[in-house]
Amino acid sequence: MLDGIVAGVLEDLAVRQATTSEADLRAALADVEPPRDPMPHFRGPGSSVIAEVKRKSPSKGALADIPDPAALASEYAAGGAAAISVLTEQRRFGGSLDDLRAVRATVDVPVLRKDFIVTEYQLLEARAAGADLALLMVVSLPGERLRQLHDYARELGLTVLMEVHDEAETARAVEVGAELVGVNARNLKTLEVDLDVFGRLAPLIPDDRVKVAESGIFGPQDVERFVGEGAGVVLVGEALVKDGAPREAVAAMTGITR
Ligand SMILES: O=P(O)(O)OC[C@@H](O)[C@@H](O)c1c[nH]c2ccccc12
Repeated sequence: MLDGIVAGVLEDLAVRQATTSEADLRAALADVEPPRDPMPHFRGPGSSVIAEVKRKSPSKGALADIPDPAALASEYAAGGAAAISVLTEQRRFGGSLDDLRAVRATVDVPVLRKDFIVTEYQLLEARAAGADLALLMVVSLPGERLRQLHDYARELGLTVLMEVHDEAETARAVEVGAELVGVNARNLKTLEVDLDVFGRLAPLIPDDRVKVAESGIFGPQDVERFVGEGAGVVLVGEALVKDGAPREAVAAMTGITR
């Protein structure tokens, strides 16, 4: 599953690279607003919510049309979202960098590029489009690639959300110095969700890092559980895009303490 997604991402990437050079992107950085730092809010008291703009997914199919991603993101921000995640993968998730640009131009909170990032070019692209954070998935970055992309993202001023799903990946994330570690309850190889994974991996992440619980979160009770297990941040997609009142839904998951 994951290999298939990444293969499609690389095909689409080759098309963009043929029209926009790395030098063009670097030049574009001069005109982009400086990155917003999400860490102070994430480290503050109570749960922070990263609210996601997500139209569809390989595991759930169509979730919501979202004709105006910026309008949805504004509702999230009004509900107190600490950051907005924008899926920019096109084929399986129906997103785009245009979505990210629109959201970034509208909200005042930091914006995460959620994609399958395996090259420096994608990180440059993210920052040039205004992203403040970028997702790096440990599972798709073997050997030195994880550290190389992490360090490059930091050089660009991006905050890295480093995603893990098992013990070995967690050890690698901690080792490269990831400040923000996301535990995805969904196994991207099988697409199965297991809410017990966070509680298993959280103790392996030092407490000076911020721990993010990702996927399968549907309400305040889920947030309470993960906060109790050490999460400072929750990343929520499906539940919010399907909720008729996304502002209230975000508010209900924000500020939950142990
Ligand atoms: O829609 P959910 O179950 O609330 O999940 C959100 C988010 O965790 C999920 O979209 C996600 C987490 N890691 C990813 C990596 C790639 C694509 C998507 C994801």
